Amino acid sequence: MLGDVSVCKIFTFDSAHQLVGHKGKCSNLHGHTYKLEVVLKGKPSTEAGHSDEGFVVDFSDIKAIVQQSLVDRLDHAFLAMGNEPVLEALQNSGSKVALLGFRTTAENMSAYMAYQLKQASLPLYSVKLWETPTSWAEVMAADIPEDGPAYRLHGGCDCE
Ligand SMILES: Nc1nc2c(c(=O)[nH]1)N=C([C@H](O)[C@H](O)COP(=O)(O)OP(=O)(O)OP(=O)(O)O)CN2
Ligand SMILES: [Zn+2]
Repeated sequence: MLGDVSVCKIFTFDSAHQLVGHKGKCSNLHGHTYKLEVVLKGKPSTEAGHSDEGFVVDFSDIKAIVQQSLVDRLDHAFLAMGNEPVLEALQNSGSKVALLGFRTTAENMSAYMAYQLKQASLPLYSVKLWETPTSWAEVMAADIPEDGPAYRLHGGCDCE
């Protein structure tokens, strides 16, 4: 009998953000092509003749859930904590904004994403978010508190 197997689906999305108070260049409004690696872990289905036989989770189902719960709202959006001077102008101009409420570091973003996917009842193992080709943050599902990650929140957010 086969034991646990890890499967991974990779996504990319383009977003802008600004780290207010950063000591360096990231205090400027700037963008990234983020790469998101979603790793699930479980036993492949043994249901003979079923569409999912031999799958931990069908890659196409992972894609649909991650697209709908994360990528669609983050792609080509301004990822906002809520304290960015440019935020009001973007909102008033009808630009796409994802008001997350927390500082949009790779660490916080990956924790947020891992929590959202865990809530979606996926057998999540980890989320790795590449912010640049040389920088990533990773959160293990087992390390997410039941009531979600703790951030320093700013204002309201549209993240629920
Ligand atoms: N621990 C963290 N440090 C930094 C974050 C972060 O989210 N977590 N974010 C930034 C900036 O937003 C931006 O991502 C700059 O990252 P950096 O790796 O410094 O980008 P470079 O373009 O300079 O990458 P190189 O490959 O070194 O050219 C800053 N820090
Ligand atoms: Zn950045």
